[in-house]
Amino acid sequence: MSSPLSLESIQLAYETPRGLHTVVNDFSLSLRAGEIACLFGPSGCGKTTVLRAIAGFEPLRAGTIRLGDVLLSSTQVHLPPEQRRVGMMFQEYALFPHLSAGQNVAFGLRRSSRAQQRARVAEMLALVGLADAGERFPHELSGGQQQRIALARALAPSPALLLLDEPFSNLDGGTRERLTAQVRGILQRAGQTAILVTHNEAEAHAMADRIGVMHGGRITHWLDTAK
Ligand SMILES: Nc1ncnc2c1ncn2[C@@H]1O[C@H](COP(=O)(O)OP(=O)(O)OP(=O)(O)O)[C@@H](O)[C@H]1O
Repeated sequence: MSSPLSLESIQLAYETPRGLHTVVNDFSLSLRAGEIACLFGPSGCGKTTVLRAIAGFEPLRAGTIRLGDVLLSSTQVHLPPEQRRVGMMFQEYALFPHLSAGQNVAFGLRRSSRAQQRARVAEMLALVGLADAGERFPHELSGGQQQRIALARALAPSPALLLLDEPFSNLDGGTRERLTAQVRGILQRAGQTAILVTHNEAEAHAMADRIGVMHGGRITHWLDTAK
């Protein structure tokens, strides 16, 4: 089940040899269950850092992050990434090359029985339109197909929230456009709450219900996309 998300006045900083570098300050956002939002802004404005904090890879200097009723992060609380029910489709989280597409999708389902895993993998492959690709290895799939498998892998454990960081940036224009529309449809059918980070304005409009425009470490305004 997807959950609402709320970030309240979070602050994030990196330690550098020159001292503390504050990247995100007084950043707030709240999403309804099933909503798809996009963070949009110039390079270096802190988009990826916000996603990393939600996923549990960056500690908060101030503020809180809540998913449904669960406090994920505050200055006192830091739930480890594997306990957050947050799925990720990041550029750097490519498929495992030595595992088949089906084994990749099953990766986050290790606590389920074999029969449950098989059923869920089949369901997820069908959801992304690749029902017959389970036995194939990543190098036997196109870039767009690989990203659909990566999406199936991220959705398989039923995350309460999905984070997508530039998920289509390695794809050519035509594939990218097609996949953007497909992924929006898949997320909507799954009722999945999601946050997308992209540099591509057309992609932001095609994928998201709302676009949060970032400047100076916070969201300065929201744009509703016409849908
Ligand atoms: N590990 C780190 N140590 C120190 N500074 C960092 C680190 N990671 C990121 N930064 C700095 O934090 C700022 C925000 O980076 P971040 O990657 O969140 O930006 P972004 O908006 O996602 O950028 P892009 O669109 O280019 O991916 C940048 O100034 C970056 O140089």
